[in-house]
Amino acid sequence: MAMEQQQPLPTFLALTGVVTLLLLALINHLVVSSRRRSPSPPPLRRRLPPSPPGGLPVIGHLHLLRPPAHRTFHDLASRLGAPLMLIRLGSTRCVVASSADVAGELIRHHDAAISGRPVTAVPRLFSYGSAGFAFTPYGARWRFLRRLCVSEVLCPRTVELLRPVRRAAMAPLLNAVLAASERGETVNLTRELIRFSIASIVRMVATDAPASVAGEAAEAVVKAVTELLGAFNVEDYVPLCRGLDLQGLRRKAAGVHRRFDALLEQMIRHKEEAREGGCGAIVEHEQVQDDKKQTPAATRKRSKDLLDILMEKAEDDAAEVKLTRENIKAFITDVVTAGSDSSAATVEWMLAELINHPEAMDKVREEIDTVVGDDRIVGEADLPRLPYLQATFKETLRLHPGAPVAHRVSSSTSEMAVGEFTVPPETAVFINVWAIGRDPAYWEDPLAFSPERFMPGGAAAGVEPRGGQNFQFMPFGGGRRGCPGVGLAQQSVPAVVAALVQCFDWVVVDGDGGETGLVDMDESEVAPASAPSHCSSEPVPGGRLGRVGRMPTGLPVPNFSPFRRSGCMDFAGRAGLRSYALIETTP
Ligand code: HEM
Repeated sequence: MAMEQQQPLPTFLALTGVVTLLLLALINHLVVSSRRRSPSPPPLRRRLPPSPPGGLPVIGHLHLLRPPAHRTFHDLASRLGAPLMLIRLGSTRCVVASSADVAGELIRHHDAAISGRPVTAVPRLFSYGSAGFAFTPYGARWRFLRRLCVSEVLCPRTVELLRPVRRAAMAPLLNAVLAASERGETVNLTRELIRFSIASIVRMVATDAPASVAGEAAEAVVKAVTELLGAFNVEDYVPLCRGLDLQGLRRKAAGVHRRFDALLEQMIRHKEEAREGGCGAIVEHEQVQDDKKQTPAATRKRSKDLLDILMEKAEDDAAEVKLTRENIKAFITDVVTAGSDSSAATVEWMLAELINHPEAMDKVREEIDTVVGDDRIVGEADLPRLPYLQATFKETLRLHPGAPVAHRVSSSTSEMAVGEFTVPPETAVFINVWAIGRDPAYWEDPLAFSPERFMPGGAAAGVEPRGGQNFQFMPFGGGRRGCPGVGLAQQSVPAVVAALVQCFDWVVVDGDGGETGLVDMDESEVAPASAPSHCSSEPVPGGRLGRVGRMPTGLPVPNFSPFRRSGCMDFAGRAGLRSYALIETTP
């Protein structure tokens, strides 16, 4: 009986074991198949960057934007406390990076993915359908043109060889200021600097072009092109408006493009004729350098200009990409438009900061006087011996980057992880270079103008200007699409400021001619009402520094003049320079 009663136990145990095994197998199957159905969640759950409140259907956050865009972006991001912010401009999803950390992460980890540029109606027209490289999608053709730009067209050797061309272009600028001072009139420095900047770069493109091509006509049309490229076109963002040309920008662009194209054609044809006729002996790079040592006069021979380099490339059958006429024209358009206004603006800001900081102005003058003296006008060759001037240049770029917002487009088809956030595919990326330079996490007393921080031993002395490993200072952007004109700008901008400081004393006057002493550094009439304290500039009474950065290319467009200069005050002790300026600048 007992035996009979004990017999079911093993059967029961066996059954229990089988059931348990079956259950375990079932659970395992369910877990595995559920894993197969939904991929495992990322180790850290990322979310979309925060968005400012107030987004509306159709227009998104467009109604919140006021020029200048970098200030509005900064204001919105500060209110959200978000170094990465998601906004919608019409139907375009955008992220705005406002801190060095986030910009650094974007460029370090996602550079290829965010190396696109928006190619909208007006830029497409001026770039001959993306035949250049500034408004060309990231890809093989862009890479070829970019390499050509960095390794030949704007390489340090070409920049150095064309130094005399830039020096000659400075003469009309100094003459204009001198003439105004002798008449006792003020000078509109904004206008003169843009004129100079365009003339200088157009001359670098075609050193031998006749005045009818490279003179005032070129200045006017380049200015018009730059303005159109910098204009905010609502139809690029709001599909409902597409094709309507509500602002008349496309119509205007078509006219300006015709004029600009005619000018480029003239420039190229003139060059073709010169090359066919064997005129305009070109001094090869190496030859110039050798000649420099032996016969200075030889350097007067025409050296290869940017158009020579491009045309040679177009004739090169072995080139990886055969350059077309459109490529050449678009290339010139890129270089001329991207390089002129940004440089002119930087000269203007730098001089304005020096005027407002007489102790810095004195130091720059003293340095120039010590290194150059009174017998000639300071030039680019003197720069290595002018460290305080160079520190002033960097400090100016930190506070007033000539292109305050770098505009990229993400071509990534998958999400990008940036810090704790995820950026959806195909999103426009704005890097707020202006806000990064004023980030209190990186800069002590960020609003103070203090070139000392960039002097050897100063707090920011080791900051890499191109963004290399360090993104706390990136006035030239960074990564694959960083500015290819950085070397040229580092030469030309400080040299022009140095000459303006060496040759003239500057006085700021208001509209009625009264001296105010200081330049108003408020950059627009639309100062954000709630700018966070570390970014609000204290407006000072006086001549306004007017510069409205228009949405969305990041290329600032000049608005109105900062300087109303009274006659060159107090030339005592500087008369030598003054007459030197006259001698040198006489054509
Ligand atoms: C102080 C003067 C200048 C400043 C502050 C400046 C700044 C910038 C910035 C922030 C960008 C966007 C970079 C990015 O997206 O990461 C850029 C692009 C560019 N810059 Fe400059 N730039 C200056 C002068 C020049 C000059 C002198 C030239 C040529 C002569 C030039 C040619 C260009 C071009 C062609 C691009 C577009 C590059 C591309 O898309 O691949 N820039 N610049």
